[in-house]
Amino acid sequence: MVKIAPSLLSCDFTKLQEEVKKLEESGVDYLHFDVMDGQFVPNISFGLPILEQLRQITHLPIDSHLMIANPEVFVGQFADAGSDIITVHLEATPHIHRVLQMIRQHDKKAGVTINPGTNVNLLDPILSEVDLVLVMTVNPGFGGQSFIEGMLEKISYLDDYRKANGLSYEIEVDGGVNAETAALCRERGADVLVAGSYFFKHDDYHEPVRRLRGE
Ligand SMILES: O=C(CO)[C@@H](O)[C@H](O)COP(=O)(O)O
Ligand SMILES: [Co+2]
Repeated sequence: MVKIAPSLLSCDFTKLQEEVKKLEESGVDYLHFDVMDGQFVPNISFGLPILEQLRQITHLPIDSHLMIANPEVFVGQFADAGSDIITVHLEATPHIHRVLQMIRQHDKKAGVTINPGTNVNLLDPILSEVDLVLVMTVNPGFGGQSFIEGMLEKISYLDDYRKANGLSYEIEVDGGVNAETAALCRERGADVLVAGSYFFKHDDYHEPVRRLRGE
């Protein structure tokens, strides 16, 4: 069954503790935590102090998506603050292999992601080093954008590649995911679906969980 990772970017931060409780009760699998630095992406979101507090109020795995330049400077702090999975952008560092090693040295799951304009083949040399590959289906920086269908072939490529090479990384999809686009992602082999604006427009979070899983 596909895993569901709501993007907290779209939740109501004035009621964070209530939101987290509702998410736990609805059966979501990960909490997706979008970190934006105003440099790698043209927006600023939240960072370490919020992550530390989030860690204190949930046992759900925290899936940190670092949209920050030079992530090697910060991955240690994001590990210590309570992330379970740390995903970095290939485009954000000249040292992607080293950053992934650093994440694993902190006993965290290492993820890599690419912008829509980046060729998926560029990931080949590091696919044996990752626990998760995140396919961006919007340009990172904002919630509420439309799903770019041309990215679906990256999911198929990554699914074929792991089967052909005996690898077991998870394939996660992020950006513009709703009930319809979720079905397209599941067909291509996606394992984890991130959803922000679609998810949080519902009052009862059981509903988007069911719909995104195609139940
Ligand atoms: O990383 C990002 C955006 O950069 C995402 O995680 C979004 O927050 C997803 O939001 P929706 O596209 O589902 O509204
Ligand atoms: Co994200």
